[in-house]
Amino acid sequence: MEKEASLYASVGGLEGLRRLSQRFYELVQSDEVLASVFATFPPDHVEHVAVWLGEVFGGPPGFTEHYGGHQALLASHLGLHIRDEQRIRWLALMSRAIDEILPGRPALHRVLMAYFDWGTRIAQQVSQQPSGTDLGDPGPTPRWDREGLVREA
Ligand code: HEM
Repeated sequence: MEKEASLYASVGGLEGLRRLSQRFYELVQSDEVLASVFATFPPDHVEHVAVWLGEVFGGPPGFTEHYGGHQALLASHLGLHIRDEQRIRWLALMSRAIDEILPGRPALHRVLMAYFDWGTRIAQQVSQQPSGTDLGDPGPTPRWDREGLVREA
């Protein structure tokens, strides 16, 4: 039953997240507000986003094990100086990608967007600092479930 499955299982695991990430970046690349922000992103970005989301939503800790973990995720947003308009467009395109890839699942859509709303605020905040800023230890990769941010015991 969807109600009891983990978020990771509900989105179709890594394969589902790859489809979501892929569709999101297709939308980004033809968007007049965001295309220039992502003009030089590396080809493995789509995979990295899928792996990050998998870890956040309760799947295997692939981003921590292979891609530098929470600190690397934050650091990749340094110096981007994300504006409100860009964050809001990012959310709108992600919402559309979810509708297309995971259609007809309003409860799941709400939970995912709650995470993206939270996460994009952090990305925007971090992005105001120059690239190369020492972020210290931001702690482990956050986990998100149907109740929101999972607090460490
Ligand atoms: C929950 C929100 C977000 C998540 C989960 C996320 C995820 C990621 C990940 C995983 C990377 C690293 C990719 C890699 O290692 O190759 C990344 C980089 C990046 N993100 Fe985000 N991001 C978020 C919000 C945003 C927002 C709001 C913007 C701008 C409007 C943005 C713009 C970028 C850019 C430009 C990069 C750098 C690409 C590069 O490496 O050249 N992100 N993001």
